Amino acid sequence: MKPLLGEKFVHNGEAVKLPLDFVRQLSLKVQQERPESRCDKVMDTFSGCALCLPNLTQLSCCCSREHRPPLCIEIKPKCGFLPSSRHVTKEIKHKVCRFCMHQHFKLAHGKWKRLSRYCPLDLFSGNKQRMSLAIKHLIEEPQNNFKIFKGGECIYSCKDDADVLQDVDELAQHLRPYFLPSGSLMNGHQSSKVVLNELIQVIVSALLSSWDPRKTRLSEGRVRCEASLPHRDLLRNTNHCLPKDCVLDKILGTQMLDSLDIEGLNPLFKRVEQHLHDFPKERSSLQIDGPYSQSFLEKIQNCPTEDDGSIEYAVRKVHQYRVAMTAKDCSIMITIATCGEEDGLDQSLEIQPSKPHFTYSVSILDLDPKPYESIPHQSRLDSNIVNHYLRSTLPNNQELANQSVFLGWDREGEDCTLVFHPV
Ligand SMILES: O=P(O)(O)O[C@@H]1[C@@H](OP(=O)(O)O)[C@H](OP(=O)(O)O)[C@H](O)[C@H](OP(=O)(O)O)[C@H]1OP(=O)(O)O
Ligand SMILES: Nc1ncnc2c1ncn2[C@@H]1O[C@H](COP(=O)(O)OP(=O)(O)OP(=O)(O)O)[C@@H](O)[C@H]1O
Repeated sequence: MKPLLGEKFVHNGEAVKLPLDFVRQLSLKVQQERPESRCDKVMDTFSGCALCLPNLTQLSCCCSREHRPPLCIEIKPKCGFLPSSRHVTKEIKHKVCRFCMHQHFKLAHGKWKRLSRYCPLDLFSGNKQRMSLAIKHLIEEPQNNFKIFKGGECIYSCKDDADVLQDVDELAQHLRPYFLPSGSLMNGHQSSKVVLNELIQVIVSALLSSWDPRKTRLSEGRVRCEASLPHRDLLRNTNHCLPKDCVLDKILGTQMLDSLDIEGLNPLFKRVEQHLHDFPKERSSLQIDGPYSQSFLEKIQNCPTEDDGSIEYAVRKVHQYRVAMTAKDCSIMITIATCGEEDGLDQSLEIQPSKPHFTYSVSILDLDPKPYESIPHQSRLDSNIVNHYLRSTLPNNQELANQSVFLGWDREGEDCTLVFHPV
């Protein structure tokens, strides 16, 4: 992922050996702490290996003279574009982004109690107003997309009890020393607003920071999500660009390796499946389960645009899709600390000249390879999400009505009621 996402954002980590007994005890401890919805996840307790990473909630060279603990903002941005693939069969996928559709599905299946108004297309838009709104919506309803750490301690995230709303005033209290001068008389609601606004500006600046003066122009058809309504004015007459090589640009570019959409990928996956059935020994030479080496990277980077019917083409597209999935599920860690002007830092964010400077680092984490075997699940999930969205938000929906007289919903996570629609 490092050549795709950028040297500066990805940490190699170090593979370390751990005693099996230690891993078993750790696994038991972690399991007790998991929220209910994540209890199906298990730690690998047999390999005896782990990846040792720097603690990204801390800055490696924290030069703060004021001894304020560093702040770290974690964002799981999810997929930042609308598919333009000709293989997409449901028009709605060209209009409403996957995250916004998925929200309705998650609500219906009890993953969350409230809809998030966050839209990844706003965050990835490069437009500061849209980005600010996206972050405001993340603060409002963090779900598993937003966390804040202070001095390594998580001070803001989705509450265990999903019924409880987040306490933004409490968050503002934590942030006040970073964003309001110590003698400020402002208090109450007004100061919370100011402080959160400053935080949002810092996050936007960090997400857009790049040493490269060039811009990546975003294709118009891919940056507007109809579910994210308040921005019609913001969309008008706006060119959508991201600074080249900023963290969002790198993540979006990697996500867009999924050029066919799961609907276009499915037949290619089946081609690979058939081939592996006929020639099982080729699994290793085709690098279905890695290794994720230079030759794997080359397969991803040099993939022909047209399908020549070959197994090589199909495998390359499957590899690209899996890498894109990793980029659609990764998290960004923005770690910031205050510092005086005299500290002479490499990367310092200037929000307003009168305000303290911040030094910061931006990293990307959770880059596990997504298994080849998860592709059929992705395909079912995609159609469940879209069908659910059409059913729940658009009554008497024409798109569903046009499809068939009845629809039998997929059994995985969906009910199996036969729904009759007028033709
Ligand atoms: O499919 P999605 O979009 O729901 O993403 C899954 C995530 O759900 P989210 O939508 O972010 O709440 C899901 O997040 P949670 O564990 O629910 O917080 C996982 O990250 C999952 O990855 P993996 O299967 O554990 O490797 C993610 O699955 P992959 O699709 O990335 O395999
Ligand atoms: N290097 C790091 N520094 C600081 N915090 C980290 C680091 N790595 C992970 N975290 C924190 O731990 C959380 C879980 O990490 P990650 O998503 O990589 O685990 P996971 O493999 O998905 O866990 P699971 O076993 O539940 O699947 C992250 O969301 C982040 O808050």
